[in-house]
Amino acid sequence: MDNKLKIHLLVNEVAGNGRAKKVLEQTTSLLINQNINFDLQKSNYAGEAIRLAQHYGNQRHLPNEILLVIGGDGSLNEVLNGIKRSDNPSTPIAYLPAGTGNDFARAADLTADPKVLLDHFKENFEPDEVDCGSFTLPKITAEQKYYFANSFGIGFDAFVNHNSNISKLKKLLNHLSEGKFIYGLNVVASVTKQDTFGVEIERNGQKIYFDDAFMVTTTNHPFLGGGLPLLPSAKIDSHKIDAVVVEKFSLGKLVKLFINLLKDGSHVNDPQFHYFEADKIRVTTMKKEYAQVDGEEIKPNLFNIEFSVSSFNLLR
Ligand SMILES: Nc1ncnc2c1ncn2[C@@H]1O[C@H](COP(=O)(O)OP(=O)(O)OP(=O)(O)O)[C@@H](O)[C@H]1O
Repeated sequence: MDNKLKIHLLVNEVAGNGRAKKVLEQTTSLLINQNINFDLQKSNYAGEAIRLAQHYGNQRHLPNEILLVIGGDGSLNEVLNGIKRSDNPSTPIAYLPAGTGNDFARAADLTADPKVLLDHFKENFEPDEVDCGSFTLPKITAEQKYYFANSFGIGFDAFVNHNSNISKLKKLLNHLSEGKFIYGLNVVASVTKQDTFGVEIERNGQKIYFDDAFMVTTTNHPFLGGGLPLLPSAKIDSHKIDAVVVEKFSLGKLVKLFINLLKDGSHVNDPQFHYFEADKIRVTTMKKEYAQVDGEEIKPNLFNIEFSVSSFNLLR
C-alpha cells in the first residue's frame, strides 16, 4: 500500500523563518525511509505557488497522488488560489503547517507532524470538503476570483499585520516565540495609530452602517494573528461566511476586550463587537485602509467587495 502513494511536495522554504525548510527535511527523510514515491517543487518567489498549483491542477492525477503543501498561511493561500482556478478545482490539498501563524491548521485541527500525516495517508486518502472564502475583484480584462482560507481583514488587524511585517523585531521574535506574541505586541503598538472609518455591511438584502469602525474582518474560522480566537463561533464546515465589525474603542477597552478574548470569548458580547453570518456578505468601506488576506498585505484602498462561501478538498 505504501509504495502506491505518490507525494507531490510544494514548498515555500522561506515560510516560518526556516521552519518550512526543517519540516521539508523531516518529510523527505521519512519518504525516503518509507520508500514512498515523491517529487519536489519549491516556490522561488512570492506568488509562484499559485502558478505551480494551477499547473498541477490542470493535469490529471490518480487518487493515490497527493499534493502536499509545506509552508505558512500565505503559501496555503497561493496553492488554494492556484487549484481553484485550475481545470480541476476539486483537486485535494494536503498541508503541513510550517509558518509563523498557522491559523488555518489550528482551525482545521491539522497535524504539524509529517510522520503522523504520512501514516494517515497510508490508511485514507479521502478528502474532506471544507469552507474557504471567495471574492471577486475587477481586473482590466475580466473579473478575477480570489479565495482565502483564513480571513480578509480591513483596518486594525490589517494595520497590525502591516506593522508586524515591517517590524525589525519580527525575525528575532519569530525565532524566540510563536506568531501570537508578535501579533500581541503589535496590537498594542498599533492601537493608538489606527483611525476609524465608515463601513457598510450588506447581507440577506439588509444594510447596516457603522460610522466609526476600527476593523472589519471577513473570516472563515475563529482565528486571527496566530491563534487569537476573534470569532469562536465561526467554523470551517458551517458553509457560511462570517464578518466581524469592531467599533472604535479606547486603550482601556482594548485591554478588557483582549483579556475577555483570551479568557472565555466573552468579548463577542461587547456592544462594540458585531458579527454577521451569511452565504454572502458585501463590505463597503468609506476611507482608504490597509487590508490583509490570509496575512498577505494589501496597500491602503477603498473596498467594495462581495464575499461568499466556497469550498475545497482538504486531505488530513
Ligand atoms: N522563494 C521565496 N522567496 C520569497 N518569498 C517567497 C518565496 N516563496 C514564497 N514566498 C512568499 O513568502 C510569503 C510568506 O509565506 P507564508 O505566509 O507561507 O509564511 P509565514 O508568513 O512564515 O507564515 P504565516 O502566514 O502562517 O504566518 C508568502 O507571501 C509567499 O508568497
